Amino acid sequence: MADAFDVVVIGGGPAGENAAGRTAAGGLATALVETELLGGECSYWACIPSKALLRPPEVHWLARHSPGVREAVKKPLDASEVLAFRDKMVHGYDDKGQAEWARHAKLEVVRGHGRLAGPRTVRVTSRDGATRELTARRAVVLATGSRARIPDIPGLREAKPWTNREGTGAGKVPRRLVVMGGGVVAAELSQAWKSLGAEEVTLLQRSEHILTRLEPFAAELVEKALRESGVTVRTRTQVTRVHRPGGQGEVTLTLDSGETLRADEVLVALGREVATRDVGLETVGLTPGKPVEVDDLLRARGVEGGWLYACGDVNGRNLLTHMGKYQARLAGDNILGRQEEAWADARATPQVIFTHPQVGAVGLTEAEARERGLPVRTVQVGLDSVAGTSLLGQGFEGGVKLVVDEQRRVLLGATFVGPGVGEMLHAATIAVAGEVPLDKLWHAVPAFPAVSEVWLRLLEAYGL
Ligand SMILES: Cc1cc2nc3c(=O)[nH]c(=O)nc-3n(C[C@H](O)[C@H](O)[C@H](O)COP(=O)(O)OP(=O)(O)OC[C@H]3O[C@@H](n4cnc5c(N)ncnc54)[C@H](O)[C@@H]3O)c2cc1C
Ligand SMILES: NC(=O)c1ccc[n+]([C@@H]2O[C@H](COP(=O)([O-])OP(=O)(O)OC[C@H]3O[C@@H](n4cnc5c(N)ncnc54)[C@H](O)[C@@H]3O)[C@@H](O)[C@H]2O)c1
Repeated sequence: MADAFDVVVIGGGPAGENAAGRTAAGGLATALVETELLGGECSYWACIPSKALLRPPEVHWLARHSPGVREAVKKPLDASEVLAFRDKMVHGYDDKGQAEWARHAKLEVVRGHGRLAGPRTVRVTSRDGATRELTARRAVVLATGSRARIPDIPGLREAKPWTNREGTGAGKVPRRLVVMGGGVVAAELSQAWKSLGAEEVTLLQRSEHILTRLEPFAAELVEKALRESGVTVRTRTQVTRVHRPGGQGEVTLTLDSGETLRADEVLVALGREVATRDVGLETVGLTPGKPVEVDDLLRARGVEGGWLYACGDVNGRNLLTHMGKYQARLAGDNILGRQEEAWADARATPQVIFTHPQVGAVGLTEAEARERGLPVRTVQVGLDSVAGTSLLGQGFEGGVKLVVDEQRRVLLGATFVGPGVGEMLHAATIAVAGEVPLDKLWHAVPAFPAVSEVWLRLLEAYGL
């Protein structure tokens, strides 16, 4: 016999946990189905461990730019301590803490692989093969996330490449690492492993620049910083073949130029594929293997009755933890009977790239705003325009660009590059999401001598 709940959530990553937490807090009987670890990719193999690997090198880099401190920190980083810190931050890959949270949140955690088995029905297969059927009176939320995409390059799969799992979880620093890709994972992890002592790190990107979704000035500054930290960045380069007999030992990569590269490990950072191949989408008329397309209320399109929701990476809208959690809160609210649209996905999404220097970006880039036919004006200033930057450290490069809707005189987007700018981003997110008029921002006075005085320089450059 089926166990009945009000809501069944499949996938206990950040999105699933937040959707389930929200509906349970609203008084609905909620089951959360998880096949691996509560907390998902983000907690164990993505956001948290990657930032744990990047923070000590960032502090070391900041110290090396600070007179007096520079002289005191001449030694290289202690990689084994950093790896131990990473292990601590992922709780030794144990989800006891999250299970405790779920208990307090009054969720029923069901361990096993969940699959839709028709409308409002989820079949869970546990590790020992036992199955349990759950029905949902109100809604099913699909939050199964994503995994690394490994393209069909001859020999790549057989070479047993690192994905984000080994790329964030490896127990020792490889001597020679090749990173395939030029997105955020590639930028962050190539810098992390180089800073931790890898002798050779080579990043291979097929397009002309890395980080193609950012404002070009931001991508250029990160690319320059990667090169300065010793990463070999090769753009307009594709891998055509990979050779690693038995999937261990030295890896040989053939490039489209015909040249070969040798490495001890190869990390695939070529984007994600949504985890929808084996979740029973076909039983409700959707196509397996594709993102579950949703409307702004987070309801799956093409499913009658509006009972199926999808949030987080699985819907392909914004592959970021905080946006998955945002969608999850709204999906929860909508299941509880509110009608809250997830409009920030399309126009106010923030992202921080935790390289050194950091990039913080929110909203639309100039190119995206122009593509949408908006009346765009931009202003850009260097971080060296404010006293706070030189107090923070010496020789920092960075800058900020604002994208303004010239008709409405509100911000459409902002991009910051520089040390610690991630913590400055939220002011811009408030201005973009709140559509704060520039004339009002003029009265939001930044404190002196903080780096955020750059807001004043930007508004002056705009003509206020
Ligand atoms: C290296 C790396 C670094 C990143 N860093 C950041 C960052 O700093 N900031 C940021 O915002 N984003 C970052 N991201 C992106 C972020 O990890 C994802 O956006 C986020 O994890 C998505 O959350 P989710 O809940 O949708 O999916 P996931 O975290 O993928 O969780 C999905 C969960 O569902 C479970 N599951 C899957 N299928 C089933 C099933 N059939 N039955 C039961 N359970 C199932 C999985 O086991 C998993 O626990 C990073 C990604 C990578 C790869
Ligand atoms: N700090 C953060 O917020 C953070 C950190 C890491 C990851 N993430 C998120 O996780 C997601 C995955 O990151 P990612 O870096 O894997 O993906 P991505 O989509 O950001 O970048 C993938 C890169 O690989 C290139 N590529 C794809 N296929 C290729 C091929 N066959 N040959 C050569 N190049 C190819 C693409 O041009 C692109 O530059 C992203 O959406 C990202 O926003 C966020």
